[in-house]
Amino acid sequence: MSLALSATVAERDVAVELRLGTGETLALLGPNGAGKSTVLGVLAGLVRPDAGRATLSDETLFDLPASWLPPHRRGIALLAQDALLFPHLTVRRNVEFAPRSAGASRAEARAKADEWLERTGVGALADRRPDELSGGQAQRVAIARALAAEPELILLDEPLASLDVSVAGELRGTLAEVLAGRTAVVVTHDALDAYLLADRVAVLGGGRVVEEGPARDVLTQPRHPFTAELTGLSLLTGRRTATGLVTDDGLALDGTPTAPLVEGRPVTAVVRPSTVSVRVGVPLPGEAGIAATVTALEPRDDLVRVRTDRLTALVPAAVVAELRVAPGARVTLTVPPAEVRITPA
Ligand SMILES: Nc1ncnc2c1ncn2[C@@H]1O[C@H](COP(=O)(O)OP(=O)(O)OP(=O)(O)O)[C@@H](O)[C@H]1O
Repeated sequence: MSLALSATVAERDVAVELRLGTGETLALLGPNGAGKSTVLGVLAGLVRPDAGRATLSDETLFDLPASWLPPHRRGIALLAQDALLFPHLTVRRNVEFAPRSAGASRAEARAKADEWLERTGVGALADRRPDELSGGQAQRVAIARALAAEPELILLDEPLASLDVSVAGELRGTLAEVLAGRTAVVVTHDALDAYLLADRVAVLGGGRVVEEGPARDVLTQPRHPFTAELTGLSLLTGRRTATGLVTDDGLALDGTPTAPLVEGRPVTAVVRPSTVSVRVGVPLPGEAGIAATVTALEPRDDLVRVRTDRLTALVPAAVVAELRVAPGARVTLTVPPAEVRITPA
């Protein structure tokens, strides 16, 4: 389902144009107040623009002032930051709700609900009520409910924002699986989400699209300062090994693949700087650390971005002061294998 949107919401100073191909996922990035939620609201039919037009495949969602499809007739599912499950219904009934509303029989709706609960990893929780679920489990159920409606377009508003890091990491993997091949728009503040979930990235600033393109290009060669700030991700390229990857110049790093990848295949490791720790000196014999040389120190509030010829680390300023690292210093970097995401190159 290809999507084309052009909309102006004058009161919020938002004026955007976006396009998305069939089966593609678009990540919408941008600082607070940039207009991301407004764009989702316009697509979902919850915010009426002053002017504009949107089409989803050959369906016109709106063409103002003449036409405006109400939310329930758009074939669009919106997944909010909080799961917003019906509290009085079991998990299974929550998920059955969408196919039932679309006219499916009870048996069909149940089969569909069970299938989606399995795919999102919460099949065993079908008979529980929402208040018996953790935040991550509830969000999985919400994803199952959104997808059981078989939407032509799925909108996700910071789906991982309210979860703690380890739960968010697991759910990110599930989302990557279920969004593959689906037309989706994901609002996120997190470059890693954009990198792992999206085919394309649009960066919003002040209600306008300031940068747009294939995710890899936008994230690795950012042109707008906000994108650069946001995407301080470190990337290493190399070949898949049994436990991680090895770079062309022989650095071996353990990591976690985002999908099964055969050994020897060209891969990229994506590392978030906040997960990298730094110590002065070269690795000790048998130590799994990475030998690196500091190339720059960039203070940011009470943190310092320690750039090296290998990975970038984001560490508290007090730690840098204690380590007394300076450009040219030889350091050892360590990063937990779970934080080294290995993706196809
Ligand atoms: N209900 C509303 N009525 C009027 N103005 C609004 C409303 N909601 C948001 N705005 C304004 O519209 C602009 C865009 O806000 P929006 O919520 O779309 O940004 P966002 O990028 O989603 O931000 P955040 O990351 O903080 O959620 C902001 O100037 C905001 O103050």
